[in-house]
Amino acid sequence: MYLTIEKIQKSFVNDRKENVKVLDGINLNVKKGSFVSIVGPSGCGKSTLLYLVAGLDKADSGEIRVNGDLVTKPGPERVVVFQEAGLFPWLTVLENVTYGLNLKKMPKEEAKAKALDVLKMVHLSKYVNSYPHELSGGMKQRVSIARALVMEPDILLMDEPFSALDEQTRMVLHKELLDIWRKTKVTIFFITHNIREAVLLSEEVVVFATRPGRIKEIIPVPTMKDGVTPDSVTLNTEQRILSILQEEIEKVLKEEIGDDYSFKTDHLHRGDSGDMGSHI
Ligand SMILES: Nc1ncnc2c1ncn2[C@@H]1O[C@H](COP(=O)(O)OP(=O)(O)OP(=O)(O)O)[C@@H](O)[C@H]1O
Repeated sequence: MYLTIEKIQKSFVNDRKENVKVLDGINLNVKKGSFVSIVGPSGCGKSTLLYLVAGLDKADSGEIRVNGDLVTKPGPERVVVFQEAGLFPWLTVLENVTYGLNLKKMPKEEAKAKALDVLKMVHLSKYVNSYPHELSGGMKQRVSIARALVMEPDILLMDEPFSALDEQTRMVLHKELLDIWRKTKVTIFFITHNIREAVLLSEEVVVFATRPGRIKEIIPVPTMKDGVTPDSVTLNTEQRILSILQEEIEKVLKEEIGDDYSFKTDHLHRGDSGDMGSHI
């Protein structure tokens, strides 16, 4: 296994100074080159797990290894793409993408050539000299993906990268991300609120339970030999994930709404876009 997550426990201290267990015994193996999505109710610890894999935070106990090496801090082989593109507004697209390579002291011409290559991959060749404020949300997120890819990571950690985008842009970026994944063979660890997005993009969907966060089930996404998955198969997989999540969503609603809680999640339907809104 390439990315191994073993017996991870993580707690935080909340506003009332109470210790709250967020992740409770997470075990997960991710194969090199695979595309794995994590879905689960809001607050179940998805981002916390991603930050631990990124080395941006430390677990209370347990181990995360990449290719056998213990993760103790951020590293260039694990790059994060966040929901907000987070570009430097005073730098051009090209300068934003070469920024990390300059920090690594890569010769300027080599850095520029690499950046132009990845900008081509994300279809931004025409915008290399533009500034972030001149770009749409989808284009900014493409720059952010290019900025990650230029570091040639082994693992791309994506924390709801498309959730702030409109549906059409999101669909285009889905296709582009799949093309990039196939071309670069990078391992993708993808967090989303959108069940359909998880099913359309990934090979496996890890469904989290909440309070504390733990893995409830891992659902393999069926792929057809010709690469074209019929809508009925996608819908069935979505439905299966939704039914696993129902109990968890209900738990969150009960806690949030308290005594006023009176409806059941069989009234919950995913939207046409597959998004379950703020509860997952
Ligand atoms: N630095 C922190 N200090 C205290 N509590 C934190 C911290 N980071 C996260 N938490 C808490 O841990 C829990 C899990 O948060 P996390 O962001 O990992 O959940 P999530 O599943 O990604 O949620 P969402 O889907 O809403 O983004 C939440 O209750 C959150 O408030």
